[in-house]
Amino acid sequence: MSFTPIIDAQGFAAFPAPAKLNLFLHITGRRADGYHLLESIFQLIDAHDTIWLRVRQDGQVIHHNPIENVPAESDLTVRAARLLQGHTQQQLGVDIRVEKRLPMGGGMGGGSSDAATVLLALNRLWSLNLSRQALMTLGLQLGADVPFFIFGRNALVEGIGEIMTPIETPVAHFVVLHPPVHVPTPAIFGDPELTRDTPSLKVALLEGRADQVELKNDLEPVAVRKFPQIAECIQWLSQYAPAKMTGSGSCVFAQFIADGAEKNASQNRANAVISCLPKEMTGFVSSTLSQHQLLDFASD
Ligand SMILES: C[C@@](CO)(OP(=O)(O)O)[C@H](O)COP(=O)(O)OP(=O)(O)OC[C@H]1O[C@@H](n2ccc(N)nc2=O)[C@H](O)[C@@H]1O
Ligand SMILES: Nc1ncnc2c1ncn2[C@@H]1O[C@H](COP(=O)(O)OP(=O)(O)O)[C@@H](O)[C@H]1O
Repeated sequence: MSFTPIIDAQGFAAFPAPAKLNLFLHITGRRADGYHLLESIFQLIDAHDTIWLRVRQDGQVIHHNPIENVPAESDLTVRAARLLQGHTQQQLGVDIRVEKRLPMGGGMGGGSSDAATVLLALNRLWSLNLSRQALMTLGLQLGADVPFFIFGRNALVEGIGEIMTPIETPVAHFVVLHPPVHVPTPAIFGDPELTRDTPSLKVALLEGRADQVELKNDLEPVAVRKFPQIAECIQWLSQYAPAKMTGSGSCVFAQFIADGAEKNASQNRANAVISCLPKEMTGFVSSTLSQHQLLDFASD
């Protein structure tokens, strides 16, 4: 069923921008331009920002509540709206409000997802009818993770984030911890000690042999060395379940897979873990999404 937004008293419509977790992230090589080739499972989760949009007749794109330290002009929501406007010579504009909940610079793709949601929602609100592929190509100009959110399904991701194969992932709950550090992505990718030659596991994964291979985050050893707070969170969470970093950090997570026989078991286990969280740590529980809520806002 198609997503129907809530509309507030000022006429803004609310659209979700879900986060992702990298269930693993391997660096398999490096391109001539220095960008790294990845292999990763991107998992959509129900933790989300909310993007409030209201169509304007005068063509302006106005951000009503810029995030601290992110000027409106560089906010990915504004950049996404302007990019789409320019690409389609659209005369309409949009008012934007961002209800930010996702940790920024957390490796959960919040900014990229905000941008993807603007592209998908405006595709509908401006009656553009652009294809998913066209929106993904535009989105890649804004960031490597944007195409994934427009793709809208859990996926095995390759290239620098633009090659996607949909993949079935188990229903699960996650405990996500947010260490109080901002990890600079370029410094992690540029570190001389980063492993850049992990062999491809694509065949094993697509044949359903994930349990026979080691799934890690190659960026984690570098990030942990630079930021001991990440190591502390991994160590604490590892008491309960295997814990891993997502993306280039800083957030870390543990996965609790739902057991068909025991309803609510994965949620109960995740809730039990988060209830033990020391007061100096920040974290939350989130669950898998099977697909993006706005999946049908672009045609295949
Ligand atoms: C590694 C991922 C996985 O999701 O991390 P998170 O951003 O989610 O943490 C992303 O692909 C990150 O994408 P994104 O955060 O958009 O990175 P960008 O701003 O495009 O790149 C920042 C810098 O990191 C390096 N970089 C980034 C991506 C990549 N595949 N290879 C790279 O070498 C480049 O030096 C680039 O200039
Ligand atoms: N709408 C937005 N939400 C979050 N970050 C944004 C946004 N627009 C621009 N940015 C910039 O993008 C950076 C990375 O954001 P984010 O997507 O939250 O992290 P990550 O890529 O680690 O998941 C932020 O530090 C911020 O400077």
